[in-house]
Amino acid sequence: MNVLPKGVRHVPSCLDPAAQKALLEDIRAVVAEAPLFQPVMPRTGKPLSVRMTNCGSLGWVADRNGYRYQPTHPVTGKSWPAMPERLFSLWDEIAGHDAPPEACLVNFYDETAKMGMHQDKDEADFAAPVVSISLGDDCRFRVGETTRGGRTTSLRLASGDVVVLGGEGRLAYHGVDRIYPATSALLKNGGRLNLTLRRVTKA
Ligand SMILES: O=C(O)CCC(=O)C(=O)O
Ligand SMILES: [Fe+2]
Repeated sequence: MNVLPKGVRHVPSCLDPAAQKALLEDIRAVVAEAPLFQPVMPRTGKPLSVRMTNCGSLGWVADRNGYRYQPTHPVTGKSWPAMPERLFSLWDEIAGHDAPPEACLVNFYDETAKMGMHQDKDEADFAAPVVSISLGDDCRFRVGETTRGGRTTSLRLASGDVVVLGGEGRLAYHGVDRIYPATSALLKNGGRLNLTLRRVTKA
């Protein structure tokens, strides 16, 4: 059994298959309105390997000018689609935090995509946890301490799993080492979706 850093919680099979399907339908509608875009590293312009979009009042974007939250899609210029009700409900069940999430970042990983170790720290309020939901293919998720280069633990996340980074774990370094292709039939063409619910402003 892996020992997770303090404040990091893994809830396996938090969403049953029917709930995963329903959530996927919600996310399909989000993507239809707010297409996945290609984020790039600030300054270098190097593309990240994931593609992303958002729903909620604010969305996280990465472009040559930096990382930030903004109310509109960087390509269409339109407001992000509303956050689906079932994500507010999930937050209420899991987060243990009164104020509702403002942003849901949707990351899509194809079988070659990964995400380097980082902290989620573009939010003004670290009192609220980050709630992360996995749909589709399994991945190897790595989580460490709140300083770079500390001890890390890896865990395999499957479709329907939820990870919460809260309290002392709110600023834990984390990343996605790899996707395990064809481990889920939820997404017709394979790959993995990750949804991260975040409170951005101070309540
Ligand atoms: O895909 C994941 O499980 C993590 C995503 C993540 O860390 C992020 O978007 O900040
Ligand atoms: Fe993150």
